[in-house]
Amino acid sequence: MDQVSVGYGAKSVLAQLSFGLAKGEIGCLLGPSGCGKTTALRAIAGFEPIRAGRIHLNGDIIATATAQWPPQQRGIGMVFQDYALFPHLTVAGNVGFGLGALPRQERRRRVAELLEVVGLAGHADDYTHALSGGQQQRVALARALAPSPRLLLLDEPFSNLDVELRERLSQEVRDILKSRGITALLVTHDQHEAFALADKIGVMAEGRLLQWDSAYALYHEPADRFVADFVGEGAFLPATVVAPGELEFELGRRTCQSTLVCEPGQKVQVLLRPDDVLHDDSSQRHARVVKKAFRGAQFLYTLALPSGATVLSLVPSHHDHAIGEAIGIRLEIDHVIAFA
Ligand SMILES: Nc1ncnc2c1ncn2[C@@H]1O[C@H](COP(=O)(O)OP(=O)(O)OP(=O)(O)O)[C@@H](O)[C@H]1O
Repeated sequence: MDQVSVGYGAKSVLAQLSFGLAKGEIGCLLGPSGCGKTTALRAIAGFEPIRAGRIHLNGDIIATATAQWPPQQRGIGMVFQDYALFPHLTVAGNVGFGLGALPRQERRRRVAELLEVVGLAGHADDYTHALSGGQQQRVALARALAPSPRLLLLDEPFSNLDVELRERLSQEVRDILKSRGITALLVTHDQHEAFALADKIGVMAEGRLLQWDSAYALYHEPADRFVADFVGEGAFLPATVVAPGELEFELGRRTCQSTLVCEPGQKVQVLLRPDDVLHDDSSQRHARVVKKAFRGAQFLYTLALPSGATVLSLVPSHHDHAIGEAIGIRLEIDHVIAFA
């Protein structure tokens, strides 16, 4: 995607979106409802004209503001949130739907192979309404993969499934795509899904791509305050620049890792993730528990510092402290990220 803009009527929905996927890579557009994720997928698939920029696929320019390849020529497969299966066809009929050009034997072989890949080998003759949501989505995936697409697009593919199945299926789908070297782009507003599936994630807000990066970098090195807030949990503490690249805040003094230009005396906000703040009984620094959420192996504590500012801390759940109790804490971080 090279500086792609899309709009509806007078409204601009995507502004100069640029990102790329290498062959076999899985990307994800992540962002709140209405930010333009689906519109980006529709533009790539060829259902929405673009107003500026270019879309490249395997060396072809498939869309510009003046020339667009029709969807059926792009060689792009799609998987939708609502599965969109054909109810009057069996599982095998659905998967083989786009393979009409192949000889019958070859089509049969390919359908059987794909059903094996998605774990539905015994269901070829079932009608899709008799399948669970997770199984229906596997049929949709097999159908999209059948014509060997150059790119697979997945629009919130797991959002109709319960949380546990969603996590398992995202991992399974990643394994299937990786084993076949399929290049894919997913859209979701669920960061856990994005983390489980994607190599590269783009965080979007109001039609703009704020950062295109690995999950690790989005979490530890967010380029933008919105990205820092949207991805993972955390708290911001006021800080003062005390020397070039040196910040002082209520929990200590650290070097600043961000690209933010830090002039001495400048007031900034430091991002602290829950895993940056450790519970340590031997620490002289104390904070009061104001909220706690049980997460199984851990508690997520919200802790008030003496100033009243709060930070989050992930603590192994055998450290069960009461609300109001003061506990020792220590910062486990060498560099901090700061925002103006
Ligand atoms: N056909 C349309 N005509 C006019 N406006 C539209 C049309 N489709 C989408 N929009 C608007 O474009 C913006 C982006 O919509 P889009 O569906 O791409 O967002 P999204 O990030 O996929 O949201 P969600 O997560 O809720 O699906 C929204 O403000 C939406 O109202």
